[in-house]
Amino acid sequence: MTSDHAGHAVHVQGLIKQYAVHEKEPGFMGSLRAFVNRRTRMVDAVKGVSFDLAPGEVVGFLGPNGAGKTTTLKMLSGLLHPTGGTAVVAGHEPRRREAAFLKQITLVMGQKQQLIWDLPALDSFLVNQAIYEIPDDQYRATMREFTEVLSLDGILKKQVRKLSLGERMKCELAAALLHRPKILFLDEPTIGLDVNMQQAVRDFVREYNRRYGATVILTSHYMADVTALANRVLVIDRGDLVFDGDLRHLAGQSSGGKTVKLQLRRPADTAQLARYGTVIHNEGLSVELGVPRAEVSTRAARLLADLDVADLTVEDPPIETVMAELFGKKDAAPQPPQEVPA
Ligand SMILES: Nc1ncnc2c1ncn2[C@@H]1O[C@H](COP(=O)(O)OP(=O)(O)OP(=O)(O)O)[C@@H](O)[C@H]1O
Repeated sequence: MTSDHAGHAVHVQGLIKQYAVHEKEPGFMGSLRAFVNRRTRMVDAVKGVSFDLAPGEVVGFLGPNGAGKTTTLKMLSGLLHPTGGTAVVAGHEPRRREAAFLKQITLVMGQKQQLIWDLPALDSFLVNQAIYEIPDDQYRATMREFTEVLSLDGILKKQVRKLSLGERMKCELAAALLHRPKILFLDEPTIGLDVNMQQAVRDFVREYNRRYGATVILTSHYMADVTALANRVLVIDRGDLVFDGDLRHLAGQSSGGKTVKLQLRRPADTAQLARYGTVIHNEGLSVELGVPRAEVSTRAARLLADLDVADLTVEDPPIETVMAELFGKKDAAPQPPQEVPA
């Protein structure tokens, strides 16, 4: 493959995936009818998605269930052939699955395992060493590094089936990154893990990105993963890319307001505070008010003039709230802007 897209680790232009789904009515008669007269319906999983990633970028890939995230990642790693459009990853066309391409990428799926269940993880690592033709000295150096960063000591020689979910996920990650790929497709790498393990995975990905300048696309249902690792997010919904930009600007998509946090020098009563916004919290000297986006500067100025304010900060709503609003209520009637008495 040529390097037309040199400069981009990932180049995606108008990528499309349609699945053919065979429809069958339930029961024996349904099977018989489907056998004689097979009906096929096309599902538009990805509808013409375009984006570019620079080398070393870490990008969050978000969207509701069934939006097309896994399908996109599978096309970028060459497991699925696109129905249309272009994908160039590390200078290669993924669908060709060339050895030089496979050595530069990895796909980690939190819900699927690649380790051999009945053997210790170490054996799977050796298999990967052979597949990826990793020289012995590089293998040893990488193993030393991963053992330290992921605290793998003591678990590598245990049968994989006897590991806890978190231990197994750490081994999965190590196995998937043993060949030091430059491009990581991480599909729900922290799913089902407890908070400490989620943190360990996040730290590992961050460290790997820093050390090797790797490009990372990460999907996760845990927004903390995304906020900790990515500045840029791609949001896909029903196969369409609906947002590509700074994570902080995603909050700007929210029709809701901002949160004004105040630290007062003297307490104020809730009725008085309600003149400036919706009182979310008023305890002692700390206050939180919900304020319509367009009104933030005038309300903040009035608060500073009228009350004895030690500190005032303005925050976007948590990203979970924004996502829930973007997807959860998208079919609901739009909410009128929050009205607060002047
Ligand atoms: N093998 C398949 N055959 C038919 N339809 C499929 C297949 N795989 C996925 N789909 C459909 O394609 C759409 C996109 O699915 P995909 O798994 O890419 O979504 P996703 O964003 O990864 O969702 P989730 O967060 O639930 O994993 C969905 O409507 C799904 O039902």
